[in-house]
Amino acid sequence: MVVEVKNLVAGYGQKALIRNLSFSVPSPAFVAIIGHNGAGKTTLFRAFQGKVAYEGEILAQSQNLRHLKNASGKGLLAYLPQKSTVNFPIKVHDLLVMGLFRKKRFFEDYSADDYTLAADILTQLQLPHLLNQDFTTLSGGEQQLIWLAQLKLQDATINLLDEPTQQLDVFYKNKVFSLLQEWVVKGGKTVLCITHDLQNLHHMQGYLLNLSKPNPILEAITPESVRENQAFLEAGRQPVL
Ligand SMILES: Nc1ncnc2c1ncn2[C@@H]1O[C@H](COP(=O)(O)OP(=O)(O)OP(=O)(O)O)[C@@H](O)[C@H]1O
Repeated sequence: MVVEVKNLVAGYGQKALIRNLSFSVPSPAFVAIIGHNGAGKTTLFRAFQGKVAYEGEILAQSQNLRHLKNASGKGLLAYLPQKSTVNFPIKVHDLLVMGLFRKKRFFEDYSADDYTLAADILTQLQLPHLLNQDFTTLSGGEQQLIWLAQLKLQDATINLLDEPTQQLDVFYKNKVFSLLQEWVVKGGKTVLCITHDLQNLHHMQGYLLNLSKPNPILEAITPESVRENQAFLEAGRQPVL
């Protein structure tokens, strides 16, 4: 099993947002995590990272994340938050190579090969012109793509992406979803991706998990399942009791 979530209960204070959630991802796969605003999607990722108290178990490659130290340093988990900011000037290529931190010892400099990897990934994203720019001057969507590229360089087995296409134009939304599919099919990676872009899921292979449903389960992505979940979400929220 790549990912196994068993009887997960998580929330804040007395309010359980995730109630008795169980699902298994047996082999590398793309999983879209969907649901209304406030349904607990980011909270699920916080549980994976041990940033919120939870009951139940979360296993990654059969290792219990509750007891595992430094899952990102071990290349097991990588996380792309909804928003990250940088408050100082830094060149895009210098930010990108930081994704290679696992290959480095403390204070070891990044090499020419590292910068070549950074350049290659921007070429894949059709953004080579951004390589030498100051990251803080980029548009919101461009910054989002740079974070995604940095995450790819981490080369983790399981990737948790929180709305990676939120600020992107239609071209880049399509491009990012097809890249994520490639990470799974060619790279053998697992991608758990929180998204509100259901229209982009029609062409994906994998699963969806709708945390707004009373008993969420992994559903295979098909045109019908995407349509049914879209209609479910459009019908409105169930009151949280
Ligand atoms: N630290 C916290 N303390 C108390 N409540 C919190 C905390 N963090 C989040 N919440 C609440 O938990 C609920 C779920 O938040 P979460 O971020 O998991 O939602 P989400 O499904 O990712 O939503 P969105 O689609 O809007 O990003 C929200 O109502 C939020 O206000």
